[in-house]
Formats: sequence, structure tokens, C-alpha cells
Amino acid sequence: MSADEAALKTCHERINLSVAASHQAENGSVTTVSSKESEEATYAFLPPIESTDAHLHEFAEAMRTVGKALRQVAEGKAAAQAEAAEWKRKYEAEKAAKAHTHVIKGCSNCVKDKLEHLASKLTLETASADETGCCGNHGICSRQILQDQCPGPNRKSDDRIVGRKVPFRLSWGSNGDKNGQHKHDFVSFEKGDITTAERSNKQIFLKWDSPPQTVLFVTKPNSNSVHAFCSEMVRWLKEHNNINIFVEPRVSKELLIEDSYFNFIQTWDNDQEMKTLHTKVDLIVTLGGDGTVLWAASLFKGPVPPVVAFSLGSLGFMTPFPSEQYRECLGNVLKRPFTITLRSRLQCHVIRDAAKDEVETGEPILVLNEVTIDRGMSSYLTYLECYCDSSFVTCVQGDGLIISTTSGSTAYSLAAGGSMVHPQVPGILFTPICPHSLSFRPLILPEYVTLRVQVPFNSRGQAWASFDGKGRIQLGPGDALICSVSPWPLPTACLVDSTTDFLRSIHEGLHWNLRKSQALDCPA
Ligand SMILES: NC(=O)c1ccc[n+]([C@@H]2O[C@H](COP(=O)([O-])OP(=O)(O)OC[C@H]3O[C@@H](n4cnc5c(N)ncnc54)[C@H](O)[C@@H]3O)[C@@H](O)[C@H]2O)c1
Ligand SMILES: Nc1ncnc2c1ncn2[C@@H]1O[C@H](COP(=O)(O)OP(=O)(O)OP(=O)(O)O)[C@@H](O)[C@H]1O
Repeated sequence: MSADEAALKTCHERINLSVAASHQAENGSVTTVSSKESEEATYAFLPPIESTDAHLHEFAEAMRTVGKALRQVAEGKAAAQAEAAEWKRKYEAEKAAKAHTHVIKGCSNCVKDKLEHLASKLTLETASADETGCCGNHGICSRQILQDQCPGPNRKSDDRIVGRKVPFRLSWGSNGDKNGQHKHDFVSFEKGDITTAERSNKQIFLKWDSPPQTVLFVTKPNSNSVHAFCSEMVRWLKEHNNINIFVEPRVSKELLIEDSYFNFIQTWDNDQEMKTLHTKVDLIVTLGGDGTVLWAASLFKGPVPPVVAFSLGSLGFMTPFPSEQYRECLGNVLKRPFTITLRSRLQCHVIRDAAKDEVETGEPILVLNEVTIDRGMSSYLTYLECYCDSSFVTCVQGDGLIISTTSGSTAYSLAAGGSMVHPQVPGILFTPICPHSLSFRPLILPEYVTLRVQVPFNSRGQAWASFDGKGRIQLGPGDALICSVSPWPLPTACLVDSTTDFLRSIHEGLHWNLRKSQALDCPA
């Protein structure tokens, strides 16, 4: 073997050694130190090659390149492994943090460094860590603490947050309600916090899918001005909008006597036909005061089409549209989306001899304002036992009781001392009339309750129920009146929106809280 051949053999052996070392590094068991060794081994071999032989020199260069490449591979792999380990650690920490982050945003009184210490215990600095809750030692906190342990003064520094908030669900009690009226999801469950995700009473908009075809006119009787407006509006609607018109039988006769032009007008002949009116009518126009709106509502024992109420009375809490501007108002309502107020109605059943617990029979009587139980012609105090669902409320001894809707809160109930309530507030007003007691203040109950007012057998006199001021029914001892919110509200178009219209009506109709402003000059 020549000297050159011997050198080449040694070179091979050394290269094999360094490649083996690099392979070990690739297998993950050795770090970059091994790859360095391999390169060093290659370099260590190189200095003795002083040969002028071009072949050997070329070979040495190649080996140098191989060594460098091997080192880069090994280093890259190690870096990737380190990064993977870091991500794994972060993932584990996050998992652990999630399992323990039922700590609630807490007390501002908590010592900050303790919180920071606790936060550092949770390896991953997430938002939850800096929201870590309170120690419970500083009085009432804004939120309840839900972890089992927290960094109080007697806790060891390595305390961990343990324990989890028990998940729960909220659901509406359906109360046997088959039409699903009360099943809207107004409460949501999110991270254990109870929140009303939805406002139950948002302003509602009505937008026609296609232009309305049929309008029903309901008008106050015995008024020339109302009659004149009615015939003018009917003409305008027919000629400019080609609308089908329905009117009450009385009005149909009046218009036909006035002019045979009104031949196109439709009406109904009997109650059966009237019952299907809601399936034909797109919109109701009322001309009169609040009494006319009440009358229009009373024509519909079930669903009611939207009502546009023009003011032709003296007060007009429910009649926001100015009759003089009927073209503009009706034009807008027929062609554009408009805001509505859903005015709840009460459905009432009279049960004779309720002591026998007779089941409600017959059609309910629907009221938009209120049902009143009073002493009628009797000079005795009314004596009424009142129940809310199955709970006893009170005994009314006085002139009577008003069970009112929120729309009716500005009517009789107001006169009897009840509060004024925005018509979209879901409630039932329970207002006594002249109670013979110093402490009987009016109540507002939630809309989902059923009220039962019973004339007890030991009552001295009879009681009388009336519905929106009409249709008086006598209640004898043992009789009862059952009352709850109807699933069929009265949708009324707003001039502006529910709230603006309501406030305008109490300002203009009642001069609510009108007072001269104080002068600027005052005693020192
Ligand atoms: N002491 C009282 O205040 C009293 C007594 C009896 C009846 N009323 C109310 O009258 C109503 C019947 O009205 P009607 O027009 O058929 O009879 P009506 O012609 O006798 O008018 C009663 C008055 O009550 C007003 N009114 C009716 N509904 C109203 C409401 N929701 N908000 C504010 N004011 C309202 C009317 O504008 C009218 O001025 C009943 O539902 C009852 O609320 C009030
Ligand atoms: N279409 C109708 N048919 C029968 N009666 C009606 C009709 N419209 C209204 N009424 C009755 O006429 C009465 C008066 O009506 P309304 O309240 O609208 O007029 P008003 O008394 O002039 O108004 P205000 O009370 O604002 O002064 C009410 O008792 C009501 O029940």
C-alpha cells in the first residue's frame, strides 16, 4: 500500500466515524455536540493531507462540505425539537389553566402581588390569570368567588385554584302553554354567567313583503267630522292606491246613502263572517279617540291586523296619527317599514260558582285597557279574594279592583292611583279602587301570571265586572273571574316609536309633571 493509499484509507475510516456520530444526532439521542464532534473529526483529519495530489485535495474539500451539511442538519433538528417541547409545555399549561380558570373577575381590594403570584402559578399568562378573583376578605365583591381556594392571608404560597363551577341551564317554565308564547330564549348561559342576551322589548318594525291590499275602517259613530274624514280617506285610498275597503255594516249603509260611488265597499253580515276578518284585512284604520281603538280591538277575538289610529277625539293616548296629515301618514305606512307597539290584551273568563272548581268554558272576553270588578249599584263594600297563580294575594275591601294592561295604565287604573307603565313593559297592573285600608298600594305583576278574583260566600253584596268600560256582568258569591295575558296583542303603528309616542301622550294628554320653571334669582 502506497503512502497515499494509506492516507486515503485513514481518511475513509475517520469519515465513517463522523457520519456515524451525525446519524446518532439525527436519531434524537445526541445533541449538537455530537454533530460538532463529527465536523471536528472531519477537520481533524484534514490538516495532515498536504498532498499535492489534486485528487486528494478535491476529496478533502468534499468532506469539509459534507461535515458542514451534517452539522446544519443536526442543529436544525435540535432547534425544532426544542420548539416542539416549548409548544407542548404551553399546551399543557393552557389546559391546566383552563381547568382552573373559574375564578371570576374580582375584588379590586385584593393585594396585587398576591394576584400576580397566583397568576405566575398558571404557567400561561392568559386573560383569565389577570382576572383572578378575590380573597373574600374585603367585604362584598362585585362578583361571587367560585374557586375553592384563593390567595388569602392564611394560604400557603403554593396554593392552587381548585374546584369548578357546576354547569347549569336556564329554561322557561311553560305552564302548560301550548302556543309557545313564552318560550323565546331571552336568557342565555355563557361561562356560567346569567345574562339577558336579548332584550325582551325591543322596538319592533313592520315591513310588508308585498303592498297591502285591504284596509278596514273603524270609525266613531255619530260624528259628522269623523264621517267626512272617513269618506275622503276611502276615496283617496281607492283612487291612489287601489285598496280594497272594509267598513262596519253601519258605516257601509251611511256611505252608500251618501253616494253610490262607494259600491266597491265591503262589509260583513254576521258574526261568523266577522270572525274571519283578520284573514282578509291587512291593516285597520281607526278614526276617533281611544274608545274607537278599544272598539276596534274588541271586534277581534283572536289575531288582530296592525292598527293605524288617527286622532279625532279629545285625548288620544293610543291615537298618535294626526288626521289632517292622513295622506302622508297612510302613504308611509302602506309603502315603508314602520314601528309598532305590541299592546298586550287580557283574556277574561267568568266562572259561575267557582267554589266547585268548574273549568273555564266559553270564549274569553278580551280587553285592551282593563277589567274592573266594582260594587256597581250596591252601597256595600266589595269583598274580593284575589289569587295570583296559586298564591293568595289579598282581600280587596273597597269600591273594587282594576286589573289592567300596561296600555290601560293611563286610563282608569291611573285615576285609581296606579302607576303609568310604558305599553311594551310585560306586566299586569293590580290597582284597588278606593280601598278601605291605609296600606293597600297598587301592584304590578309579571305578565305570565293568572289572576283569580273570587266573590266569597260571606260577601255582603254582589260585584260587577266590566270590560274596557263596557259589558257589565254580575258576579254573585262563589263566582270568580280568571284573567291572564292573551296570546293576541293589538299591534298599533307608531308615529315615531313606542317610547316617543308614549311620552308624547302623557305630556300632551295629561300635562304630566308640567310646572313653571323656578326663577334664577333666589335667596342667598
Ligand atoms: N275614573 C276614570 O278615569 C274612568 C272611569 C271609567 C272608565 N274609564 C276608562 O274609560 C275607558 C273606556 O273608554 P271609552 O273611550 O270607551 O269611554 P269614554 O268615552 O267614557 O272615555 C273615557 C276616557 O278614557 C280615555 N281613555 C280610554 N282609554 C285610555 C287609555 N288607554 N289611556 C288613556 N286614556 C284612555 C278616553 O280617551 C276617554 O277620554 C275604560 O277602559 C276605562 O279605562 C276611566
Ligand atoms: N265603531 C264604533 N262602534 C260603536 N261604538 C264606538 C265605535 N267607536 C267608538 N265607539 C264608542 O264611542 C265612544 C267614544 O269614542 P271615542 O273615545 O273614540 O271618542 P271620544 O270620546 O270623542 O274620544 P275622547 O275620549 O278622546 O274624547 C266610546 O265609548 C267607544 O266605545
